[in-house]
Amino acid sequence: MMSLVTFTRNNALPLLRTSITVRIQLNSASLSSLVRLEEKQGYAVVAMHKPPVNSLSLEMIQALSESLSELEKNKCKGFILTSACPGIFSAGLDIREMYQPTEERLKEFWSSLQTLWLQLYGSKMASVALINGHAPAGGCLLAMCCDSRIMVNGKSKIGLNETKLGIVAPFWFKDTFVNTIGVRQSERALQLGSLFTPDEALKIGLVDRVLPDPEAATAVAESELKEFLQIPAMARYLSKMRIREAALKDLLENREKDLNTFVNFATTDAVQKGLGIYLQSLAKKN
Ligand SMILES: CCCCC/C=C\C/C=C\CC/C=C/CC(=O)SCCNC(=O)CCNC(=O)[C@H](O)C(C)(C)COP(=O)(O)OP(=O)(O)OC[C@H]1O[C@@H](n2cnc3c(N)ncnc32)[C@H](O)[C@@H]1OP(=O)(O)O
Repeated sequence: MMSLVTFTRNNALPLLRTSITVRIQLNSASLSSLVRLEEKQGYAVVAMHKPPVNSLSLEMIQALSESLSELEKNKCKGFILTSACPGIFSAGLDIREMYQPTEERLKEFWSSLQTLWLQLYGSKMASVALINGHAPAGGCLLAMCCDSRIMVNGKSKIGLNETKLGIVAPFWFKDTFVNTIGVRQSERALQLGSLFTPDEALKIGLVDRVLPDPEAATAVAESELKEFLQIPAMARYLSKMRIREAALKDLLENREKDLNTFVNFATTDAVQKGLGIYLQSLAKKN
């Protein structure tokens, strides 16, 4: 059922030519709580809120996409992407979406993820990922799409760990990784499915700053975003595109092929068996 979700904002944001209320058309009533949009002085905060781990289900992916569209529509210049779930940035794609799926939903799921990546990686808005918890796989991908990454120190890890689940990072995950940390580090980390501590991530350039606590990280994320926002927007965006446009073009031109590859690969017996075992191992932990 379609529902109209209303985010109420205070009216103090000069860079957003916006009315007081932002209306977002979402697919289901449950989407309303998945992403929290907060208006700040000159930018927005986009906080994922899907307890316990911000897994990227179809609804979560669509809610993120809708939130970005809404910000773009309101001429927002920049945002901080973060999590409202303590200790977790995002656990990546919701594995249950890929395990024993219907073909129809699996296709919609993947196609929505493609859309979100194209939107986020190609965004005209400046963005900073405030990584306040674990960020494996799809969580790492979201962070890498931002222009800067600030991570809170602690036990959280970040990286593309797909091979540990018996799956393979799609070419556009790989391209994003290579554009962020370079070819050699990507080749090694992709094969090993490496998850990095904040300090290790800093060392290989997967994150830009590591801060001791969420408060310090928030302050740095804000000042980092403001630094990006001080650069003339068109020059900044076109410079970003110099690095990202080949990867974006590749997916744009091969969306259907990528969708079919994913569906065929994800539904093989071997992958389904591996995902089942992985889900069990997560459940056993508890
Ligand atoms: C032939 C060429 C092929 C070309 C390739 C083509 C296509 C590619 C095909 C496939 C690629 C698909 C890409 C996938 C990218 C991904 O994002 S996969 C997801 C990877 N994510 C993970 O591995 C993270 C798993 N989770 C954790 O490690 C931990 O949960 C955590 C994040 C570290 C948090 O730990 P914590 O102790 O706080 O929480 P719990 O572990 O107790 O979890 C709580 C609760 O949440 C459930 N859960 C956790 N993660 C997920 C998830 N990603 N999806 C769904 N559910 C998740 C967990 O099971 C618990 O549930 P409960 O027991 O019911 O409470």
